[in-house]
Amino acid sequence: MMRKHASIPAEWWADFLLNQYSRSRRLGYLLSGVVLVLLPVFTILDATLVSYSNGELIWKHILLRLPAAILATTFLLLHHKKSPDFWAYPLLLTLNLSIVGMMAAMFVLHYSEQGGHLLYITQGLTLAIIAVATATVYGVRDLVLIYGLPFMAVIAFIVFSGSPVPDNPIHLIFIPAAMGIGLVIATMLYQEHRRTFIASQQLEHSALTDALTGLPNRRSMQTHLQAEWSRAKRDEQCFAVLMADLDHFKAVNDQHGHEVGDEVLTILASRFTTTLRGGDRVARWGGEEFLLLIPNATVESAMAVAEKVRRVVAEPTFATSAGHLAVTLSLGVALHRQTESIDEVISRADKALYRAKLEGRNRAVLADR
Ligand SMILES: Nc1nc2c(ncn2[C@@H]2O[C@H](COP(=O)(O)OP(=O)(O)OP(=O)(O)O)[C@@H](O)[C@H]2O)c(=O)[nH]1
Repeated sequence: MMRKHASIPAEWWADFLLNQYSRSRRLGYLLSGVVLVLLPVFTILDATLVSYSNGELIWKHILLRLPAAILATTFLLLHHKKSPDFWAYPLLLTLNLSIVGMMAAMFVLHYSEQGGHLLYITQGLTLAIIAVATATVYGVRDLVLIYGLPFMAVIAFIVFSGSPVPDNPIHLIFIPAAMGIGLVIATMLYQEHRRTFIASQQLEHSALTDALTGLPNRRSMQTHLQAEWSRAKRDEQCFAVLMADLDHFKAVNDQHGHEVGDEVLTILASRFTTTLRGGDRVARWGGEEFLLLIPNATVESAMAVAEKVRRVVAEPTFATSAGHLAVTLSLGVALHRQTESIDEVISRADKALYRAKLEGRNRAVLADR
């Protein structure tokens, strides 16, 4: 039995697919180069090593190799264009299918030829290399297609053609042996690739997530702010920044301990996430301070979000291990001006938050425009 795949969480599948596309592109690029070098070499080797009984045979060989050569050239040309990667895997698959098909056809052509066994060996080994290249991208699944069809065709030919057995049939064993080795190596490399992908995703996730609340952290929010700032500039839209800070949180820590303080922060985070709409974002900006980003906002919509958040925090009370605690939140709301930087809009939201605290807390205050 094959080892079970390292499982990739559903939310990472899109990233994994993108990763596979770009891997296909890199592998396909390499493979196309190898193919374009090997095809002429094989043609010359065939012409010198195999005594053709028929002068037309060399042209048949060239014609059989043409589809693979065209596909490899197409791959190299597309690779050099600055385009997205989605074409790379289907093209890599087609290229490999054309190579394996070509080899199967040459096998059939040479099956009963004197001295043809040399070809069986080189063909078998080349198949193994191609198998590894392809299967490391998508696992062994697609090898069924790449190998299955040409392989069945070759078996059918051997069984039904009634051709005489070649002089050295023992060499035929190289083909399934090379395929088997290729399959094992490909599976191992594919598993390794999945594990590396998962590890790098976990690393990236933890670098962008606040460990206590599970919310995006400041670094993550800075990326979103930058993206929103660019979009707002391009589309001439406004976004709003809400700076939210728990009221008298020090007292919670002092009276009930840091652990209970942590519980309050975690409950607060879950209230944020259940209250905000899909496009809105929230991050833990620091300590007990949270930054909310509302895209495509007006003064009215931003204040409505701030008020809604304030209300869902104020009520109901927070169920902690120290009992039900009344918690409130103050917010500073700033609408981004077309001419100002991210730091400037955050600074205005901060000043509005400061005013909210001064004016008695548990309220949202709009920044000066
Ligand atoms: N439990 C816990 N406390 C934190 C964390 N981060 C910051 N704090 C605490 O948050 C408190 C913030 O205190 P202050 O800045 O005085 O603010 P405050 O008591 O909320 O008062 P106002 O903001 O003026 O309403 C400090 O006691 C910090 O130790 C954390 O991750 N966990």
